Amino acid sequence: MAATDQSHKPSPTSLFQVYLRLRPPPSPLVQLTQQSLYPLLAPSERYLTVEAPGKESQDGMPTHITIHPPSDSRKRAVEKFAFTKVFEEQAEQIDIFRGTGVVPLIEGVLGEGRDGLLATLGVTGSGKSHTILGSKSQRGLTQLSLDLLYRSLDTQTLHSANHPSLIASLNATDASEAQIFSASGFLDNVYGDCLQEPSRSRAPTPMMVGNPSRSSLKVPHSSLKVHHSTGPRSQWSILSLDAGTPSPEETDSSVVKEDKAASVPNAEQTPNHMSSLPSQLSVWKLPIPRMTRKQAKVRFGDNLQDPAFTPSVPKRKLPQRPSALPQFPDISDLAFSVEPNAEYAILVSMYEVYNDRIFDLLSVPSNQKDLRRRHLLFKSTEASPDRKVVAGLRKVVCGSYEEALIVLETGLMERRVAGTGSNSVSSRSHGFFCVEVKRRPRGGLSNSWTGSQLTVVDLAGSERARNAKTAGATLAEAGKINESLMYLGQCLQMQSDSNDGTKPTLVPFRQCKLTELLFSNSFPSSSHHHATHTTHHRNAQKAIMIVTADPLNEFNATSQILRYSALAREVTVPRIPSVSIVEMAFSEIARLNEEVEILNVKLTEQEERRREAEENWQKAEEKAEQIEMEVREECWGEMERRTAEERRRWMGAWGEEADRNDEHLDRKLEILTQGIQIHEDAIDQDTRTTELENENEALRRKLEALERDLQCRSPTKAPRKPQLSSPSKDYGPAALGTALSKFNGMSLIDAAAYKAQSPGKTPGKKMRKLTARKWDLMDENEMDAFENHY
Ligand SMILES: Nc1ncnc2c1ncn2[C@@H]1O[C@H](COP(=O)(O)OP(=O)(O)OP(=O)(O)O)[C@@H](O)[C@H]1O
Repeated sequence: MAATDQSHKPSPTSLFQVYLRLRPPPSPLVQLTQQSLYPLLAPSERYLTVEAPGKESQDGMPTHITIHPPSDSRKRAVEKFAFTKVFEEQAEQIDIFRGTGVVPLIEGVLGEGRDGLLATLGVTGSGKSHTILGSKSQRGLTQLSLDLLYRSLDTQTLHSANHPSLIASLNATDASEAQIFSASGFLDNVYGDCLQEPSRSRAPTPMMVGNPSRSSLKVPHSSLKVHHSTGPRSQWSILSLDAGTPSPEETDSSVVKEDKAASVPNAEQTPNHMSSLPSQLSVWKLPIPRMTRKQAKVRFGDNLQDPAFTPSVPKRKLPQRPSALPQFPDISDLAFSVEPNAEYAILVSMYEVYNDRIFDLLSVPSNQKDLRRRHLLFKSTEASPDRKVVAGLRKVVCGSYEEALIVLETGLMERRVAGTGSNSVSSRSHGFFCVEVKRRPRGGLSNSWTGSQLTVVDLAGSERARNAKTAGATLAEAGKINESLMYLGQCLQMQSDSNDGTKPTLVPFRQCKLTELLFSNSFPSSSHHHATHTTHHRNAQKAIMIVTADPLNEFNATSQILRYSALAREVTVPRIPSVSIVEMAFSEIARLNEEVEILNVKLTEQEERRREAEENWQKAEEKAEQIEMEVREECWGEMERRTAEERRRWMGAWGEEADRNDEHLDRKLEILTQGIQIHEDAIDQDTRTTELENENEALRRKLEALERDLQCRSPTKAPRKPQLSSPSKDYGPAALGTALSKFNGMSLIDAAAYKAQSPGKTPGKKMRKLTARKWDLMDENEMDAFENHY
């Protein structure tokens, strides 16, 4: 025999106390009706036996179990596992509550200021939710813990209705950037529509307590019971109609039908303990007086940004009323005494870890269709630099057990559950339910809060894809669940390894969100408060793990969970010295095979999606091409139309321009013609002048010849004075002067006309030129004669 570890008592370094709870087989009726979930196994197939209590056992409770691999299994090793205690199939909820360390855990939260963590771990369908949340007839550890807390605090619990500044005061000291609501504010916010305005609601509220005239349900007074009232300013109380289904005379039947319908949670989301119709009608107390803006600010905190803000009231189905929820087991004999000079506030918050992300379960989507939720961060905040918290959660101040229960039910309706081949209502996320107990001196400073927290965790179950018959998103969820549980297993394994004291505890808890949330507060820390300059020492949390197992469930999955969660393990049938390694290798191979299976399914899905995307892409491309062609054609047509228009416009303009040019040219030609005329006239004058000069010259020569001739004929005759011009003939200076003056007069007239036609030209120059030419034509004598003559 090779024993890996004989000790099973938690060492002082143990992070968890680990309890094992075996679930009973389903009743014959359930087995018959749900054979897919509970295949009937022969008694010989039971592979798990509980060892008789040994010397070391507490309360005479067993602490060891042995598992024998089924005959068809490849594994032959018989393994023995040790736990803090083992609860067998017949154990009731109350046994678990009293027998595990839950009660001391609550005592630590109330008295020592030590955080407590209670979690369940097991294969899907092994009874985790049953243990933590209870069933139709039995309360779970969560409800029992809440009951014990409120019983112990009793009248020292503060109600936000009686202390208007409570929310603001809690807000001021909250380190997690939370949105803190009063219970009534939160419930108005979530169910307001169902509660306030029956006429607008699909399911009319059966009775309006504050306004009987609007009620459509007649209820005899005797049948009403007030279950809870939060004082004179209360806006909430819960009434129940204990008369069962009202008689037709008393009830508007349509209203009853509607109310029942409204009470039935969504089948997919219904936790098993809420799956049946309520046998009684619930009536939620109304009316809710209109709030002043100040009151609303206190109640809704930072959500109140719009001045016209009225709480958004998406239509929500009412959860079961607290009085319709199970009241058993009874723990009225249990209560802790608390500090008498302190007053307490209890804040409830809920979140789930889904696909390794944290989602607030109390943050109801404002739009029912908008199911996308914002995930939250687990981080250190300004007010909590050395300790991580889930930042931005909604927290509800619950003044009573009933209020806390309604909030719990509301959060559970948000949690992801789905029907799988292994469990008809299987949790698809790890659910966290947190109860913060805040304490301050009675009548002391309003912001001097201290406190600790109880966290109850309902882990999602590990499952084999083959057994669970899941596909698509549910299969992917299973992959994430198994992965996070594998990391949790590694952390727990480290704990069991370190129990023998040979190895230091080094827990690799930062591998995923789940282990971070479970383990990061397992170690003591000191936080320094900047505002007060004080250092607050925080104790390490106390943690309890309840492992649930179904001895008739699949061997591999169950043995794997037991293997890593047990405080100690013995292998009793070694085949080879390294058998445990081989075993682990086999189980690892099995796990990897499973992952491969999951990945194959995912791959097929992705391929299918890619194919669809490609087809869509192809279609989109074709469509785009067609649109492009249409646009091109349209543009082309438009361009042609515009070009033609432009051409027309241009041709018109061109024609006009050509006309203008023609006209201009015509005018120029006209001017030119006139200029030529003048020029021609000028030429005629010149010619005439030349002719006259020639003629004058000829005459002069003729005269000279005649004079010579005369002198030769009578030499006694005194020579006659040369005559410049013959009086008979008008070739003398007088005639020339007349001709010139004529010519000048003509030139002046023409110059004036020319000036009128071409204003830029000066006729003076021409005249001077012409004058100069006249002078040029005369010799000195003629010039003298000309001057004497004038
Ligand atoms: N101890 C028990 N006594 C009676 N019924 C039980 C017990 N444990 C579990 N059951 C029943 O077995 C069924 C499955 O249990 P439960 O939903 O608690 O499993 P689970 O481990 O939470 O599964 P999952 O991980 O899929 O959420 C439920 O109908 C529950 O009532």
